[in-house]
Order: sequence, then C-alpha cells, then structure tokens
Amino acid sequence: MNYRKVAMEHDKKIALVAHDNKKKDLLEWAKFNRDLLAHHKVYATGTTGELLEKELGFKINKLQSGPLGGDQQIGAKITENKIDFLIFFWDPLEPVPHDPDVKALLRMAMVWNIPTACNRSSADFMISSPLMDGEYDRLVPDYESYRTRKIPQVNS
Ligand SMILES: O=C(CO)COP(=O)(O)O
Repeated sequence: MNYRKVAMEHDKKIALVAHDNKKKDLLEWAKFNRDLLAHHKVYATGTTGELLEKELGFKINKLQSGPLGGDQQIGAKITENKIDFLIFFWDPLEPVPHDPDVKALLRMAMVWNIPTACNRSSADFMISSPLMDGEYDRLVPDYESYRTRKIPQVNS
C-alpha cells in the first residue's frame, strides 16, 4: 500500500460526539480541557454541540443530531479532509436507532486514518499529545489499487 501525507493545519479540526449516556462524561472532559480545545476548530453532532457550547462558551460548529444524520455529516467531512481528530464517546451498553450510521462514521475514521478516541482515557492521551499542538502529517493510504481494481465485465 502506498501512502500520501496530508498536512494538518495548526488549528486542528476536532469532531466531538457523545451518545446520551456518555454526554456527561464528554462534557466533564471538555470542560477540563477547555483551554486546549479553544485553540482548535470544534465540530459536534447537534445535541452534543448545544451542550458543549453552553458549557465551554465558545463557538461549536454544530451539525445535525446523530439520529438525523449528524454522524454521516462528520463521516462525509472526513472524506473531504475537513476533520483531523474524532472523539466519539459511543455507548457500548445501549443500542441506538442509527447504529448503521455510528458504524459508518467509525469505519470512515479507519479508512482515512483519523486519530479516534472512544473513551476518556484515549481522549486524554490524544489531547495531551505534543503532536496536537504542532505540525503533523497524517499518512493516508492512496487507495490507487482499489480505485483501479478489476471489476467483472458487464455484458450489454
Ligand atoms: O447520536 C449521536 C452520535 O451517534 C450523537 O447525536 P447528538 O449529539 O445529537 O445527541
């Protein structure tokens, strides 16, 4: 597999998402890390974003609520190199109606090699990393062999 480098800007684009039973966790975490987060451009799904904006007091780029397409919007942004980091506190103990969207978002994050934290300890490691503050080139598979793969002949 060949890789290409995708440079991140100084202000990173961070997506924050939490399921309902995890919102308290994410809000506490975000409050503790408010000053670090404030340097960056923060995106969030609808309800998470509303709560974060109230708690942190700076602008959050709010998308649709998760069940209404917010996870998919973040996934689409990942494909367009508009998200650098994903912090997604998903709930392992309660099913959600938009489970396929949750899986799709996590899948896009893997396809595009997006640093992804799904719990508080991983988020702590991520936000405190020196790589968060400086230059970082993310390696992304070029997927050329996938794009040029042979597909079965379609007969007319
Ligand atoms: O459901 C979510 C992510 O899958 C989060 O959506 P809300 O932030 O709108 O609650």
